[in-house]
Amino acid sequence: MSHILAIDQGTTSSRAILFDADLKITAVAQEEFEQHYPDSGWVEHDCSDLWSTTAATCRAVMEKAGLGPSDIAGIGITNQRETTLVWDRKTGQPIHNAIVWQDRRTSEFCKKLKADGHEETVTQKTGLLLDPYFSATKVAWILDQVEGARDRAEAGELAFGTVDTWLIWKMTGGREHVTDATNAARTMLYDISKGCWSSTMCKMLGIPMSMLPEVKDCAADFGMARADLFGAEIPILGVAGDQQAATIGQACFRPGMFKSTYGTGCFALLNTGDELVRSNNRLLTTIAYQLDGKRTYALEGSIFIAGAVVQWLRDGLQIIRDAKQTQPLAESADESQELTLVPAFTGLGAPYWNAECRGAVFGLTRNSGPAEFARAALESVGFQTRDLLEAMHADWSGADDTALRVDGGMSASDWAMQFLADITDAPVDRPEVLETTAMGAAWLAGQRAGIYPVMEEFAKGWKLERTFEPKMADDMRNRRYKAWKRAVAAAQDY
Ligand SMILES: Nc1ncnc2c1ncn2[C@@H]1O[C@H](COP(=O)(O)OP(=O)(O)O)[C@@H](O)[C@H]1O
Ligand SMILES: O=P(O)(O)OC[C@H](O)CO
Repeated sequence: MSHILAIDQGTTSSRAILFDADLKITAVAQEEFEQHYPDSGWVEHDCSDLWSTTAATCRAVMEKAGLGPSDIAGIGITNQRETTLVWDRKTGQPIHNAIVWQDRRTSEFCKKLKADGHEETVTQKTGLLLDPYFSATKVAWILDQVEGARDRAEAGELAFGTVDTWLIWKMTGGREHVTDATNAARTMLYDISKGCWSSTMCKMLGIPMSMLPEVKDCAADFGMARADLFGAEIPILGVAGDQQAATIGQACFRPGMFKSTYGTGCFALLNTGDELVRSNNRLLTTIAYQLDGKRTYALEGSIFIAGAVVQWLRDGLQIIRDAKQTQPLAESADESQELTLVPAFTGLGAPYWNAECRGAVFGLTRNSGPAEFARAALESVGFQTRDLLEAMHADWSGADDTALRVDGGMSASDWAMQFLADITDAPVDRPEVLETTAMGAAWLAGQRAGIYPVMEEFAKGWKLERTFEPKMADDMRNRRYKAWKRAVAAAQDY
């Protein structure tokens, strides 16, 4: 019983990571799965892909490490958030593909709800904004569009779940229909101040409450994974949405600490402790974690395009073959050209929330080439993060002066992290372990199992790899950031 199996079910791949008794990674397995784009702005996953890649990577990682079920003290799950699944309780069959968090099909419905004056209730109850990003309007869409679904839901025959709930349902052979407070907080159906499902929200969206899973702490008994999966039963002991798990993995436990994760998108979370801070700057209020029945809140800024802008350089413009090539390109860019790239490929997230805005580049000359584009792409991530941090500071005076902790694939870019420190005029800390999301899920399960230390001790184990100190001159920083703000305004105006 010396290991924890962490599952990180993400937007593009499923991963299984084994942590030993010292919270060190011993093996990793990963499998990508297909993305489905049935219509413009629509993104779906096949529910069975989410499960089969998870089960396969779990088995693969145990085989790789030569471990059996008796070596595993517990399972921790972290997952892409908001993605919505609905299935039949009796057969376990999904009635539609999973509708992914990026999917914009309910834009018109959200606009109508706004026009009918519902946004304030949504924000008051759930801490979120009325946006297609969250699960609730996706559930309503499934109930409206799949023949007979609404009647079946009202008869108690259908179950709704985010990805964690679906994986636990499959792992326990349909015995458990559960989630944790952080995932519940992203559905737009959960009352985050009372800590229960909101009947007002369910009524507003016509969603029967019988569809909803039971909500637990992040470290709790979520059920037993079936014996036929691993050879013996293994308890599921930890669950958190991936950005919340990264907040835990980065040990941002003190109010005022924040982290920013640079994957496909970027998600910055600021721990506000037991204070539920309402944003005046269109940030989200969410649950960072819930332990022993006690909720810790966070302010969150979500940017939809971060590492994805580097993917665009590779797959769209085809000016690089590998993400790493952005570093030498950015270094070689002509300093006298100041291109500003607004990567609003799918609209703008926080703090603008403009679904209609599209990308733009300003400052092009005849000499602008791959190097200048690569630099502008990396810079765009720094500019967007500064927008979020400014909004956080404006919303809450408790944001302290500790460095921003970064993680995720793109945090490997020294150039991007240095620019981030420069443009925010604040230090940026990169930890030794960049697998913070899986680490957070592993710690939740491991401390529940009694093999990992309590929060304070775990936080002491966080190790710095490198601090990026700001070096840019003030006048340059101010000029560049002003240019960014003008570029965003112009892109929105276009
Ligand atoms: N050295 C690098 N420089 C710049 N971007 C990078 C680098 N390495 C990875 N990335 C970007 O990071 C992203 C992958 O990060 P990851 O955390 O795996 O994302 P996700 O979990 O969203 O799939 C990709 O979009 C990739 O373009
Ligand atoms: O799967 P990721 O890492 O892209 O994260 C997705 C987020 O949880 C969406 O809110």
